[in-house]
Amino acid sequence: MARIELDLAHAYRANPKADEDYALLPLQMTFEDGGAYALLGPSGCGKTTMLNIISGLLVPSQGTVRFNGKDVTRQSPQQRNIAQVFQFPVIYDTMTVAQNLAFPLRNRKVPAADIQARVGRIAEMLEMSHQLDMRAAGLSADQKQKISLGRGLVRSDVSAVLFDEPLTVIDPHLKWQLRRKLKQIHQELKLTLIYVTHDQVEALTFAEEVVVMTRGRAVQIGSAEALFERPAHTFVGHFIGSPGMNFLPITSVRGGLMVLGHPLANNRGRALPEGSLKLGIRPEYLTLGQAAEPDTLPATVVRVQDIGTSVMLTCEAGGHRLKCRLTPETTVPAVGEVVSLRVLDRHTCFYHDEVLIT
Ligand SMILES: Nc1ncnc2c1ncn2[C@@H]1O[C@H](COP(=O)(O)OP(=O)(O)OP(=O)(O)O)[C@@H](O)[C@H]1O
Repeated sequence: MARIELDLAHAYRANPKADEDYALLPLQMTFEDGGAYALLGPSGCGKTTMLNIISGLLVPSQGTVRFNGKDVTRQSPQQRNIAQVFQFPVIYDTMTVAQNLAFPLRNRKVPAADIQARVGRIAEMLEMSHQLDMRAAGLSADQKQKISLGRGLVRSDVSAVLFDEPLTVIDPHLKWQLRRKLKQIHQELKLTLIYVTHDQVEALTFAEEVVVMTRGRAVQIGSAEALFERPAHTFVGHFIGSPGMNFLPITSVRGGLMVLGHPLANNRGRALPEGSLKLGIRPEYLTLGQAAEPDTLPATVVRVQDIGTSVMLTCEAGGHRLKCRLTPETTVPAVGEVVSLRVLDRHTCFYHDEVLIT
């Protein structure tokens, strides 16, 4: 296994000048040995580019890739000792499940007894023990992709296992099980795993650390909790959560804040620079105050949705929409009612130029 360090940038076109010319803007990043990481972001943000640079399928246009301190920038995936699992199954239809799982080990001339033990263990983890003697050709797309996952995980001597959206072809129910399974497998095998996805649930279930990417930039690397509680960039606030964080423009003045024309004195003792900032608060932390309560923002309820476990309010204030997930004990206001939103909570985050300041 390896500690992977990136200090690089990548542009597919020659002579890049503007930020838009880069698929990956200059970045420095370390994937610790034995960690489970997800690269998460919308289509085109640079996830696959980063994964291909780590695997050795792509040489970065600038900078270096190091495995355990050694420069591997120009080495192939084989030389780097990388295992990869792609979106679609890469298996041999004519072989049995066991032969498919054993293939990467046979290639490395692993002794037969060790192959049998390891294949048995991986099949058990993936709940495929009863299928070991079946031909792959007769299996469903889901089962074939499970074999691909197994082939990725079967070697214990790899630097890292890289997954590129591996659950795309999997049926939703099995997908849910496999995400958890992969997490358990990681805890047991302690391999370095890097997993590309655009699905936040998948990333947050599987990874210890999620790298959130947008437009060629890794804007935050953190645990599910950190991404939820303290988004380092407004993009992370928007992208993580369902729905995402609410944002409001504010002006910080000496002695308080102006929020959509309303002076709010209490910024909960946090030191803020003067000038134009943004306030961010998650729907889960936005609560309703009393009409006479100071430091609340008046807003009109425009939508009330019963979403099963809770009620989601959509409110409007000064042309901005805010979502508020009500706790079960809260009296639900009606559409058209004016409510008082406690936008300054201990969970409120403040941003300058889209970057978290406190
Ligand atoms: N071979 C290539 N040649 C030129 N541009 C490319 C190439 N591959 C990717 N790009 C561009 O680089 C940027 C990043 O693409 P990349 O595939 O890494 O993103 P992604 O986050 O993996 O997206 P997706 O989830 O859609 O695969 C995009 O603007 C894409 O159009």
